[in-house]
Amino acid sequence: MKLNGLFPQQGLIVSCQALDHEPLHGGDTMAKMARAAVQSGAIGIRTNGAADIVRIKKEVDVPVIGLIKRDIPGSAVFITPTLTEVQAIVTAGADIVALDITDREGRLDTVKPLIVYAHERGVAVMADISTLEEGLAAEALGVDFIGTTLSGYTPYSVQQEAPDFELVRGLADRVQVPVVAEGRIWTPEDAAQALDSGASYVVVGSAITRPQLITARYVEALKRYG
Ligand SMILES: CC(=O)N[C@H](C=O)[C@@H](O)[C@H](O)[C@H](O)COP(=O)(O)O
Repeated sequence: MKLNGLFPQQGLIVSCQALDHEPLHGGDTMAKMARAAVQSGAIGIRTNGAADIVRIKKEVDVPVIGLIKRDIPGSAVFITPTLTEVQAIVTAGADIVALDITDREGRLDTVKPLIVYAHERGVAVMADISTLEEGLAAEALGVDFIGTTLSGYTPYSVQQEAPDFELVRGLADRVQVPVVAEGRIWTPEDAAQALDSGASYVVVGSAITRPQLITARYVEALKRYG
């Protein structure tokens, strides 16, 4: 099994994110989510924004994967798009920087300095990719983790409601760095299947930390009774 010293065992990483339009945004809500997750056995936390990275680092004693989502007009890349966000994530104290390493807008040719910046400061890098080819390119660029985060979120990747276990399997067969299964993992059984498919770690977000999406699934299931 491929492991990274930051996470010496396989396990669950909980994504605690609430963007500014989401009901749980702000204050110490995500830090409390993180505390609850770690209390029950999460081995790591993934979070968005410098403020939540700082709060969560104070709140829990597990590695934190930090990202900053930013919309840049005319660009589809939104997870840690530029060096400015990498700098802010490193300054906030994240252990791992997560960033988009997709084959869009010439990114595969321009992202290397972002990786180097993090590494020079002792911070690991997680590549958020959407296809096997992007995963192979990310490994060649020297990242420490490869996550399936963006499968289904680029127009050319597999579009499905289920997690992309096939991508997990393909990556696990081909790359030497740990594979992180992430995206649309809604049940404990999905999470176990992700590890069975060869992932070293599994990130679960919405199913644990976005009550508005959890509620919507229940409401949808009960619709015919309304
Ligand atoms: C595509 C995108 O923007 N993904 C973001 C990446 O950090 C988050 O909004 C997701 O919640 C995270 O990837 C976890 O996935 P899920 O919430 O499906 O368990």
